[in-house]
Amino acid sequence: MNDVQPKATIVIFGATGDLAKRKLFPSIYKLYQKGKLAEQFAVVGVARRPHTDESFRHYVKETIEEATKQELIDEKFISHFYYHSLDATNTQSYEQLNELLTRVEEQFHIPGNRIFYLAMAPEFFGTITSHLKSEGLTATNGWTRLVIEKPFGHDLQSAQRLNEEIRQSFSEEQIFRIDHYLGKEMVQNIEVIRFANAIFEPLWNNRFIANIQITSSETLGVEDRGRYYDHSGALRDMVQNHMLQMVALLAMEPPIKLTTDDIRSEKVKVLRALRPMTHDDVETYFVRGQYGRGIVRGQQVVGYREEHSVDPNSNTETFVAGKLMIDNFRWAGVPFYIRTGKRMTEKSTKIVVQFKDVPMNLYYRTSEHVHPNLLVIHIQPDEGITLHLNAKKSGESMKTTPIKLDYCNNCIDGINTPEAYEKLLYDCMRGDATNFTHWDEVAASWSFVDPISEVWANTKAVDFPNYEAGSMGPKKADELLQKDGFHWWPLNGTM
Ligand SMILES: NC(=O)C1=CN([C@@H]2O[C@H](COP(=O)(O)OP(=O)(O)OC[C@H]3O[C@@H](n4cnc5c(N)ncnc54)[C@H](OP(=O)(O)O)[C@@H]3O)[C@@H](O)[C@H]2O)C=CC1
Ligand SMILES: O=C1O[C@H](COP(=O)(O)O)[C@@H](O)[C@H](O)[C@H]1O
Repeated sequence: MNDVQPKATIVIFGATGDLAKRKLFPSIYKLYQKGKLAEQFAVVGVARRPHTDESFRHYVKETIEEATKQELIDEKFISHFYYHSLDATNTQSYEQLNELLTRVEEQFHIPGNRIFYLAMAPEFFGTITSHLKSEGLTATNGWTRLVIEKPFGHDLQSAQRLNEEIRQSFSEEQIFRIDHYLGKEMVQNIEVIRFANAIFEPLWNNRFIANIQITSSETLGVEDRGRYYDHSGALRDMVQNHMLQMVALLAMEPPIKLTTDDIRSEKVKVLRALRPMTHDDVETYFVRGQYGRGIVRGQQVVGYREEHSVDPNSNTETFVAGKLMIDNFRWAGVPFYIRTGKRMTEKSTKIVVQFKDVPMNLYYRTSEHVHPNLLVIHIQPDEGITLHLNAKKSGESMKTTPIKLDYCNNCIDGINTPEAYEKLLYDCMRGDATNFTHWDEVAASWSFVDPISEVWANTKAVDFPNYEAGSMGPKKADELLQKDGFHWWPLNGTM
């Protein structure tokens, strides 16, 4: 695990697809540029489309140049790429793939370490893993690991089936289920902020925290993923994985040690402590939305139902807001509000921890109210932490004024998804599964989400579309907090 330059072949199934192009190839290149890949590495792309090694290298080079906006001059890097055309459902071609891998390993002196990265639709996962085992691709002198993209199933039952299929060929220790939010710098920072600061941990409970708000808003629509998204929706696409993972990191108990198992086991306890939604609860605790036409960043955009490959009468939600309760000693009574959606006002992921008010306002003669203290964790596009406090308004006798203590982790705006993939790929190569999701977390997340999706699948949302593209979602999402005497804190920092 401490090998700083891991030696391995990365076999990418789905190498001609969108994920490989936009995220995986640029991440591998950045690892190489940073000296994190040894000379003993290779990448073997796999998909049905015909390619020679040469034409594949040309394609990879172009995609990296496009993604990084740099001219890729390093021909040596690109010479580590190979291609094998294969229909994933056809057993025979796996034998040839194995021959290619063995040849490549000999050429670059790679000691049989193989990462099989499945950047393909999940219906192929079972078939591919079973062929990898039956055709001997996992029987090497080194280690073999499997990286799996989301969505991991469509609900608990399908996820269980998928897991059982995969587990026929790979053990839990070999499986790396990607949740790219866990690779984001400031998501990884949540633990450090909590557990390395004496000032926060004593306050991190229901005695001092009034509520926690997590927003992940996007300006993009569904782009060319309408076919996938219309069967998924925001609940499965964002809440079941990224949003619940952030809740788990914010709410978990301090792990005994910073080991993968200790952290995962604390996270899973939180997910299991989420108050289950009965079908009757769904309307009270959750709000769904779908965007109509509107203006996003000055551009007129179409409504969701007009998007490519989307059913014109679609009942699929592109926005979710919810109130989650964690039934344990630490969090009893503290709402965790989550909100995520497409075609919203801005691209932003932020966590706001709102502390309880001071017991009384001593400054009532001069200041009608004292602002609550907030700890804001900026995940993206800006990365940092802001602590909102009150101070004396200068020149005025005992009048309070809100002030901010700001730390900027990365002041240059830039969406850090590729960086997240870069980190996670490197972690996988080094065998560190801490920032990947264990099956128990996946299962607990589906158990929480399933009753909500069942209710939504069985009741038509008569008010869809119920938010304008370019807005912060439907009114009901605001009312969810107003009922509790709270409101969403603005994302732009003007609090
Ligand atoms: N794109 C993204 O931003 C994200 C994607 N994901 C997940 O990653 C996975 C891949 O997504 P994405 O790249 O967008 O999908 P694409 O549809 O763009 O790519 C699919 C890939 O699978 C290959 N493929 C399809 N059928 C076969 C087959 N029978 N045998 C061999 N190869 C086949 C295609 O190549 P060919 O046609 O040449 O065979 C292509 O390379 C999905 O699970 C998705 O949910 C997760 C998060 C974000
Ligand atoms: O997993 C997904 O995440 C992206 C949002 O990721 P971000 O890093 O840009 O915040 C989302 O657009 C996509 O629908 C979803 O599948």
